[in-house]
Amino acid sequence: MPFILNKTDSIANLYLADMRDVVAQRDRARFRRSQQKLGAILAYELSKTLHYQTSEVQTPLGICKVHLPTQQPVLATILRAGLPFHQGFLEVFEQSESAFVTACRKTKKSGSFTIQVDNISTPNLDGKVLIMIDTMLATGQSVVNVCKELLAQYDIAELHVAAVIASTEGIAHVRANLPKAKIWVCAVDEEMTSKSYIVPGLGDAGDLAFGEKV
Ligand SMILES: O=c1cc[nH]c(=O)[nH]1
Repeated sequence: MPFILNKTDSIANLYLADMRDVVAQRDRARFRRSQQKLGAILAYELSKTLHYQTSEVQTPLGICKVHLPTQQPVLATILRAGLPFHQGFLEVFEQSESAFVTACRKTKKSGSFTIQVDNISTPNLDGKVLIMIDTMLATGQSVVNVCKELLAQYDIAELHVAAVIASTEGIAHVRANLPKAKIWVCAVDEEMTSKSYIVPGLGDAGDLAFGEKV
C-alpha cells in the first residue's frame, strides 16, 4: 500500500491546498515553496523506514548514544517540474547525492504518447537506496521508464517513488511494473484528462513553478 500523507490531517494539507488553488498559484515563488515544504515532510516520513545503527556522540559533558541512518538515499528527479520537490527532500537528506533525468513526451497522431528518456546524470547506485522524486505521478510512464533503466544498470538496494499528487492509474502502473518500489504521495486523485493531466490535480507543475514553456 502506498503511504498517503493527507490520510492523516496535518499542516501539510495547507501546503497542498495552496499548490492546488488557482489564485494562490499565480505566485510562483509560493507554489515552489509549498512544494519544497511537502518534499521535506515526505522525506521525514520516509526517513522512518531507513536503516539505523547505534553510534556515539561526544557532547561537552559526556558521551551520548544515538541511533543514526546507515546511509543517506540518492535523490533522483525528472527535470524540470520535480526540482522544488527534490529541493525539499535535499533539505532533510542534506548529504544525499542526486541524479537528474531529462525525458520528453513523444506524441503520436492518435494523441497517445510514449515517454522517451533522453539523459540520466547519476552517481553509482550499487547498494544504494534510491528515491525517485516526481511531482505529478500521472500515467506513471516516466517514473517506470527511468527506474527500469536504472535498475538494469545498477544493483539498487531499495527503491522509493515519491510524488505530490498521484493518479490511481499512475500508482497502479508503478505497482505493476516496479513491484518492489515503495510509493510515497501527499494525495491521490481519481481522474485524468485525455492529455493525462490529473483531475482535480493542480495543472502543469513545471509551468506553474518556472513559467509557461513554448
Ligand atoms: O496533472 C499533471 C500531470 C502531469 N504533469 C503535470 O504537471 N500535471
